[in-house]
Amino acid sequence: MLPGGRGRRGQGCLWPVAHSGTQDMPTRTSGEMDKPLISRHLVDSDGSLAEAPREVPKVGILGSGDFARSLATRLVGSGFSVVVGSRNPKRMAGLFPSAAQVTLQEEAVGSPEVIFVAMFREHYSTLCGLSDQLAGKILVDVSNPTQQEHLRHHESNAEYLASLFPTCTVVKAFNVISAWTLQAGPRDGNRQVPICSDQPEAKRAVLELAQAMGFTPVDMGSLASAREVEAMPLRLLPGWKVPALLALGLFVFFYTYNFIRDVLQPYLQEGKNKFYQLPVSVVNTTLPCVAYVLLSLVYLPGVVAAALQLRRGTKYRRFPDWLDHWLQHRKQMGLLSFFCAALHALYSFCLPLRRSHRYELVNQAVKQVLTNKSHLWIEEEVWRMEIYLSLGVLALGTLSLLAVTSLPSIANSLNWREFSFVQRESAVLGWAPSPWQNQDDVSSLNTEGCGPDGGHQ
Ligand SMILES: NC(=O)C1=CN([C@@H]2O[C@H](COP(=O)(O)OP(=O)(O)OC[C@H]3O[C@@H](n4cnc5c(N)ncnc54)[C@H](OP(=O)(O)O)[C@@H]3O)[C@@H](O)[C@H]2O)C=CC1
Ligand SMILES: [Fe+3]
Repeated sequence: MLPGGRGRRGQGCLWPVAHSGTQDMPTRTSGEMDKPLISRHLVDSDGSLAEAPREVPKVGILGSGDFARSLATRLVGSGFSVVVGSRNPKRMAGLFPSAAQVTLQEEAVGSPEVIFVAMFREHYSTLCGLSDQLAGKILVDVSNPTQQEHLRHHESNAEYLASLFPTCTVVKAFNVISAWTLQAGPRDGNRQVPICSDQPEAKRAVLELAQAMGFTPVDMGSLASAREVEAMPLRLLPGWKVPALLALGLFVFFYTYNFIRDVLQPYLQEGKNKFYQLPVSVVNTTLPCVAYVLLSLVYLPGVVAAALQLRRGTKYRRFPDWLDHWLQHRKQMGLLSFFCAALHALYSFCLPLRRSHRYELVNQAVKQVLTNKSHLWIEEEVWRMEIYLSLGVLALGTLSLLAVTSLPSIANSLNWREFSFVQRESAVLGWAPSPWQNQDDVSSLNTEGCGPDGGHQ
């Protein structure tokens, strides 16, 4: 049972709160089985509220490195009693919170049911001498392999640990959380903790432990998923690779096109040297092209999906993989489109700051003087620029609204109707699906066979 929590092992507590261990748990009748255990200890026979006897749940940690220290700090802060097993407890004790007990490995593993192995894979075998004391305990593998180790070993670190300690239950968890996040608390950094194990009760114990520490546990199934869980921290922004490469490709294409059109052609045909435009002007002309194409690629798959459904005459069939992937990358493409549009706005602000611009203004003024023109004002040009700028600002504002509401923390605070209202009305694209929504929602749209416009309303 978590401190003050509601966890149960099968029909009993996972963590000892109101009684010590599962052995001396009171026997419960079948009727009592459905009631949460905690209520039995908080309500006296006469119905009055009683102070439940509290025993702080004990958690063990093997290893005294960075991760062990942060974990101990977090566990103590979450109300657990912590015992740390080190090869050199005297030297390491000062680095741990005073509430944590730092002792020798063999002494540390005696009482806790759940023991974190905060060590590297290559040192797991040094624990084999503790096999007897560890028998029947839950070992939590927190390790992260390096890229090379991940490729070298066919079995995950967690499976390797399980093979060394067949009498223990191994649970893979917390490897995606850095020591820093553990110490700072889950309000910063990632909250999700993927957890997997072959033993459902052991997994539940660690799920509840993660929850008590303020994290969001994610059940990843059996220990066979440990390899996938261990690969997670090795991936670099997986959902962004394709959209980023696409944006880069578009940028290179449009930059080359604008270079040929605005710089190379005037140079070859008229001998004008406009190469100074390469760093600012050509980039500024390129950015909105990329932004527009990316934005249209955000909305296009919705149209394609609708057309496909019309042709098939049903919405209860999976989309082809290429369309599914495209649909799932819409949010990233939309955000990259916003990024390019924002950069375009910034570059546009910088245009009048350039020295070349000042020279051009002065040159124009001189020409005016020479032709004896005192007042230059072309009404149509003035209006065109005013409207052009105003529409540009409005478009960027709308795009920002779409981008901001697509951020998970904001999107989660809106209900589906509010979210789709903001997305659709801002986009002014009528029935187009909400392309900025979370990837999970998009996949479920597809697998549930809902149309691009349906499913959530
Ligand atoms: N640091 C981080 O942010 C994260 C780390 N992890 C994982 O946590 C585990 C520990 O990482 P971290 O704390 O950073 O590593 P450290 O090098 O800081 O600590 C490793 C600890 O292992 C213990 N150990 C036990 N046996 C041996 C041995 N034979 N040789 C050397 N050390 C031994 C040592 O403790 P003692 O001397 O007291 O026995 C040592 O302090 C790793 O598997 C890592 O992948 C996972 C996520 C994030
Ligand atoms: Fe523009």
